Amino acid sequence: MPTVSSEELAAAAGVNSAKLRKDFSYLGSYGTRGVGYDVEYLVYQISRELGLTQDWPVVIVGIGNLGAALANYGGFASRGFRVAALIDADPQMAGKPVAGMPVQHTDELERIIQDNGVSIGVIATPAGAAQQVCDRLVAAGVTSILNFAPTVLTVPDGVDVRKVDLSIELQILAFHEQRKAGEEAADTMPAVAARKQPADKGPDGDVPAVMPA
Ligand SMILES: NC(=O)c1ccc[n+]([C@@H]2O[C@H](COP(=O)([O-])OP(=O)(O)OC[C@H]3O[C@@H](n4cnc5c(N)ncnc54)[C@H](O)[C@@H]3O)[C@@H](O)[C@H]2O)c1
Repeated sequence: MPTVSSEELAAAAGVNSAKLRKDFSYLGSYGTRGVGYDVEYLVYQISRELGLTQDWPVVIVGIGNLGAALANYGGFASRGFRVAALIDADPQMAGKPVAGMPVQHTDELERIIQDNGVSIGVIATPAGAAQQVCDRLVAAGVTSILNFAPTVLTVPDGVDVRKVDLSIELQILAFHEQRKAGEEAADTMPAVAARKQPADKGPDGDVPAVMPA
């Protein structure tokens, strides 16, 4: 039986081992002194708490470049997310196989959601169609939306929306790049370097507390 100690896990996660043991105790997981945690059982307990021990049928709406790439991504199944249907408004796409599944027309959306008991919908349509798709998904019973379209969705209470925007991630990296370049320039200019105060850093020592406008 492979085991792992709280010290090993704490070192790997970069946290304090006493805190880690306390957190695990909330899962009902208590290691054995001198032995540690049974790895397989711990993985099960964490998965159960994260809702990953059950199968989640997911629909993807908008099977263009992004929707097809998501449909082809093998990583969902291993985390318990089963792509139940691929849906697109383009009649030319209906019946065409993508990732081994026939694309279904949006006319079928409500039936597909109900037949498969789908509670999670992924939106990969153009921005202009996203709210209408979202409304239909919600009316059909979907209560969680993963939105890739660059638009803010309005949903009723009880519906969760997560937005994925890779350009924001790139903007964050660009911001850090710009700061790094600024710091390098300052290091090569003694007068600027002398003016550089530790207060340049935000409270977390990483980014300034207030982003430059
Ligand atoms: N969040 C990110 O980081 C990120 C990255 C890339 C693309 N995107 C966004 O993802 C979306 C899709 O991008 P893409 O490159 O795959 O576009 P695409 O044009 O290749 O595909 C869009 C698909 O949506 C379908 N569609 C249009 N209206 C629809 C409707 N009402 N119902 C169902 N299907 C509909 C179209 O027929 C098409 O197949 C765009 O909004 C794009 O801006 C986001």
